[in-house]
Amino acid sequence: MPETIETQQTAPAGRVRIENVERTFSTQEGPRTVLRDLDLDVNSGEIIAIVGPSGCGKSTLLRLVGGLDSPTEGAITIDEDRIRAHDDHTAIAFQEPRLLPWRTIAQNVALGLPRGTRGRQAKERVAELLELVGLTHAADQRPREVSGGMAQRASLARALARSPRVLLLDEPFGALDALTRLKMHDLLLEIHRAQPTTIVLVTHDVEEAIYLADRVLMLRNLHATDAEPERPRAKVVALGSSSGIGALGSARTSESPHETAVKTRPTNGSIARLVSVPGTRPRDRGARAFTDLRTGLLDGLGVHKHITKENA
Ligand SMILES: Nc1ncnc2c1ncn2[C@@H]1O[C@H](COP(=O)(O)OP(=O)(O)OP(=O)(O)O)[C@@H](O)[C@H]1O
Repeated sequence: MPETIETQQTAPAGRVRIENVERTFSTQEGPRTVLRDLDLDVNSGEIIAIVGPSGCGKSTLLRLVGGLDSPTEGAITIDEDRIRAHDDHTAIAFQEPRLLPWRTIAQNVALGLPRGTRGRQAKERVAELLELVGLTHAADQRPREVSGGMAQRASLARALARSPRVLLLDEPFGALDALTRLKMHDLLLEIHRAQPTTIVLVTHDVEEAIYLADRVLMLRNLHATDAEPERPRAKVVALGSSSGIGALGSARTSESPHETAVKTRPTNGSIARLVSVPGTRPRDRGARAFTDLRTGLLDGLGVHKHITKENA
């Protein structure tokens, strides 16, 4: 893997506007609304992480932004253009790398190139991408001959091949071992520095969200009986008092530019919280500044911290 990636390329656009989006599926039991009243602007070059309980619609939202599905209500645009089916402005990578086993790593990456890219141009672009993800040495290997982390890096390179304005990542590191996952986080940040594409990242990992994202969007499960998990508010206020995480239902204004801004929607829509992560990347994973943010997000997911005398 290269130590640093030096080429700073022009930032593509990639402003995503999600307006009043609803997605209702027809099921045997009748219509089932998975996403509702979803309004969100993702800035050009921003990394936004989407977290939320299982089934709250994270992947559905990603599919909508990628043009793999359409909203029942509302609209999604990228740089003012309405998303089309299999939109060329976006590229998506999943938890499983989904590489073609009979093709080499280089050939798999080449599959992501924009249509019509051929010959020398294609070769050079693939070589550049392989270098970007540290896979030059594995160009001629087949997927079964490389590790899970390498396969995931190839999948990332394939997604980047068409220079998408928006890169959509659906739990991309979820199947990797802990150490490889940490390395992939740093690789993603290096790639983002070199090619500051807008990134929408679905993850179950709150640490990953805080380490990588500018903002964390927490969705709620519209169908859970405990859509807002049972939680003693006083505890959250106490734990969140020195960070931007406030009690549920209370929007608050940041007092310092580094303080976390929290917007809590008073609607019964899909957005439970939208949180800005303080500080610039790369972040210190162990920084105390994130303790309350982490606790608040986990609490919002129904994972409660035990209060001890030390942290009360
Ligand atoms: N095509 C479909 N038809 C009917 N229901 C669907 C369809 N696609 C998704 N759903 C339902 O929508 C809900 C949200 O699914 P989605 O995969 O977006 O959730 P998620 O938050 O990504 O979940 P997880 O964290 O478990 O991956 C689920 O209840 C799922 O069964």
